[in-house]
Amino acid sequence: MKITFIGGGNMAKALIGGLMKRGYSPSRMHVVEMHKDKCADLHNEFGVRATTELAAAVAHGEIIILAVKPQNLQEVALQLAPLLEGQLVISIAAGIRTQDMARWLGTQSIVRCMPNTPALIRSGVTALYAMPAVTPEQCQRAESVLSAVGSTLWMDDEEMLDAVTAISGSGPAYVFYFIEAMQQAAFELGLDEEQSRQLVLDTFLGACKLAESSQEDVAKLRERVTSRKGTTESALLSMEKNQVKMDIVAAIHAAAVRSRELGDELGKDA
Ligand SMILES: NC(=O)C1=CN([C@@H]2O[C@H](COP(=O)(O)OP(=O)(O)OC[C@H]3O[C@@H](n4cnc5c(N)ncnc54)[C@H](O)[C@@H]3O)[C@@H](O)[C@H]2O)C=CC1
Ligand SMILES: O=C(O)[C@@H]1CCC=N1
Repeated sequence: MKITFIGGGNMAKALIGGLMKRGYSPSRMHVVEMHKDKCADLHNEFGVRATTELAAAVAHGEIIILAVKPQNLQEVALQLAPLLEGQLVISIAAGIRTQDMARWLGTQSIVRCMPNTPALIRSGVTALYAMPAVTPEQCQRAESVLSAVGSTLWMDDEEMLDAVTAISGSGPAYVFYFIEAMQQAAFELGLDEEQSRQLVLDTFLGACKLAESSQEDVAKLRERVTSRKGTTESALLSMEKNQVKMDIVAAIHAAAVRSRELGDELGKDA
């Protein structure tokens, strides 16, 4: 399958890198990127053909992946519309609804999905939604691209993609934020950088593997770490006092609200 990415930024790079680790040849992937210096970087890093010219790259692609910021999507879609010849369009943009993209693109062959950056190491997770006009064969093609870089799940209700964006699309940033906090604490407690990195990352990896392999609720796993009057209890009491969990939940709601807002603001015709 030949894939053309429009937009060669962070997420396109994560997908290209992940696809290549899966064995996709760079010759099957073209990128349209508006900045010439980024085109050169993409070519040097991945060996893909990267160009500022839309037409030839679109003609090459059997699947077109829209990987520009939501704010640039309408403009790109309007330029793309006359160049499409029946290709499946996959959008990874946060917030922008398929019905708006269909109006701009003049096609209903659209899958909207939400991947995340661990796609780069084929450990991503992507939720997908297909417009009703998308054929089962096209759904299968979309899934085969995204499942090459991690796990996938289909959504029947497009609105759920706002929730997905807040959970797994933005999610790696929350995890990195927590890792940053633990590394800062480790440093303040006298551990050196290398020791902090190993202790914090292995703790995350170990806890996630344990949660994944266990049939039990994570709350039970947490309780098992927490000895009465012990060290964990002190930390968790401090977090509860500071409403850390409530703040995290509120923050994720804010992300979902922002996803819906992006759809409302940017879905209108300019
Ligand atoms: N970064 C992430 O973790 C995730 C991002 N997304 C979505 O992916 C999309 C891209 O996000 P990022 O890669 O983070 O942004 P980015 O800013 O790193 O990349 C976007 C790229 O598009 C290029 N661009 C803008 N207008 C263009 C045009 N007319 N023609 C060609 N190239 C153009 C920009 O120069 C830039 O390199 C967004 O819509 C975002 O919502 C989805 C999941 C996760
Ligand atoms: O922050 C954003 O808007 C994008 C969507 C999900 C992750 N990054």
